[in-house]
Amino acid sequence: MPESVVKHPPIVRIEGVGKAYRRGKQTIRVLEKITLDICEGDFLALMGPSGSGKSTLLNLIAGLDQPDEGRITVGGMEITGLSETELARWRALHVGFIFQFYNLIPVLTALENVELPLLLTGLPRKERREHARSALRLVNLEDRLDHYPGELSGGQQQRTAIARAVVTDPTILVADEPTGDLDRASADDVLRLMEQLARELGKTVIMVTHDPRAAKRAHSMKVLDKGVLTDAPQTALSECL
Ligand SMILES: Nc1ncnc2c1ncn2[C@@H]1O[C@H](COP(=O)(O)OP(=O)(O)OP(=O)(O)O)[C@@H](O)[C@H]1O
Repeated sequence: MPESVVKHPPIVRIEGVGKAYRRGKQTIRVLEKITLDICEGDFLALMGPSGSGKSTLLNLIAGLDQPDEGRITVGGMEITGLSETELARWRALHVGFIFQFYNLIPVLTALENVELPLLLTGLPRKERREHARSALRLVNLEDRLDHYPGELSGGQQQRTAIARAVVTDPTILVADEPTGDLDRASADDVLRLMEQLARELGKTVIMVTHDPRAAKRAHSMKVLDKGVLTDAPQTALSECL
């Protein structure tokens, strides 16, 4: 590698992360010493059989849950060990969520749904509206601002949800089965959009998916099997360019 190439620290660093769930006397180990770096601007697909721990890992990266062991650092900030309140504040600033079933609020228009995360930022209303409008323009929905979710197709609802996820300019975007409820054409639109967010705008997108077509669109892929990453060395940390 030429010396002039600058190496950046990874945007997400997962070191020796383990997680178990306890149900009565039973302990179910879900993640085993996961070590993984995710580079800024990557579009990563996390695949693996049902129950392999994909959503659990995604939720840990997104600060929705805490590991039992190991460390997770996102954008240079270690999130393991933060209190519930600190995590909630961190998530609002740094994580954009994209869910399988969109999770839009039915009584709010597309514009109001996208504006919602900005209410926590203290931006004046006019600027909030402008940001929400440009996020909807980014997902090609500028002609649907005043539509309610029930008046949008599944693909349009997911694109609205993507606009809501990017409107705060978060450090990472996390998507759990974002195409799981869409027909093939709408799924392709949504995947193209996420790929474009990574390639053109440098967003880091981490996507859990069962769909090989979705994974093919991503720029890199990791596979979990029974809580173990199978296609990456568990110890070697990669370098991000
Ligand atoms: N809150 C919980 N309490 C107890 N067990 C849980 C909890 N959440 C997940 N599990 C268990 O952890 C394991 C991994 O679940 P997880 O949802 O991470 O898998 P997944 O790979 O995302 O599966 P799928 O593809 O089916 O969504 C499963 O065996 C599940 O039953």
